[in-house]
Amino acid sequence: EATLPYEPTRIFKIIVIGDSNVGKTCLTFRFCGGTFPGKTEATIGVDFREKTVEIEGERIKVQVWDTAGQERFRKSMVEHYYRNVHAVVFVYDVTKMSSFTNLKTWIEECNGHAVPPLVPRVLVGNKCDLKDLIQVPSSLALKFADAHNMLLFETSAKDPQESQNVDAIFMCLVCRLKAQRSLPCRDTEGWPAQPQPHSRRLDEASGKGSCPC
Ligand SMILES: Nc1nc2c(ncn2[C@@H]2O[C@H](COP(=O)(O)OP(=O)(O)OP(=O)(O)O)[C@@H](O)[C@H]2O)c(=O)[nH]1
Ligand SMILES: [Mg+2]
Repeated sequence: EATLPYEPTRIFKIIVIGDSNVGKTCLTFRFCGGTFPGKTEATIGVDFREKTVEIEGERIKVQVWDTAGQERFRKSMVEHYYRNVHAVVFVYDVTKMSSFTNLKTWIEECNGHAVPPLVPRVLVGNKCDLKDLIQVPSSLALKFADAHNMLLFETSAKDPQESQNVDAIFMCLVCRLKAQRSLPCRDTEGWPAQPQPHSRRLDEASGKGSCPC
């Protein structure tokens, strides 16, 4: 199928959700800008970042919604976050157990906004560079991810060596969305009807440049 020169670029809206301070802004910055921001302030409402990626000859605009973790900075925006969302990234901090146990609240909020089951979701444990401070064991996170049918990524927005792993989070979702949406007449039943991938952990050795799904 020939690509027309002026074919519009598709846009996928991906929201990043989780407690304040887990590193949502840093992760989205790493993916869209390629660097770790020196200093961040708590996000108010939402910050938009975007990156155009090319997959199998198609240019896709990934619109990342970096949402606020603090209740007071997000309450007026929540409806906007979930409207027409294509994929959801849930983030916790591997050095803070409460950010992991709160995931169930974030998942409930997402479910409460009627996000269709075909909308892919992934789980991200961030700040893995703080090796001596880890509170959330991988085994526990993996169990949780499995129970919720999500892939698990453990990564660091800070460590440059982990940047491919950060990219893999978003590229994995784009690959899934692209596959889902290229199947005609499957949009309403495609995702749940597909075989569900097993949750697994991506380490530095895997997922290089290719679709990790
Ligand atoms: N060591 C380490 N620190 C990180 C990492 N990611 C983020 N941080 C730090 O964690 C703090 C919070 O990061 P943010 O990205 O602003 O957190 P957030 O989730 O966007 O917070 P809200 O906007 O309030 O919801 C900052 O001091 C970051 O420098 C990481 O991978 N490793
Ligand atoms: Mg933020």
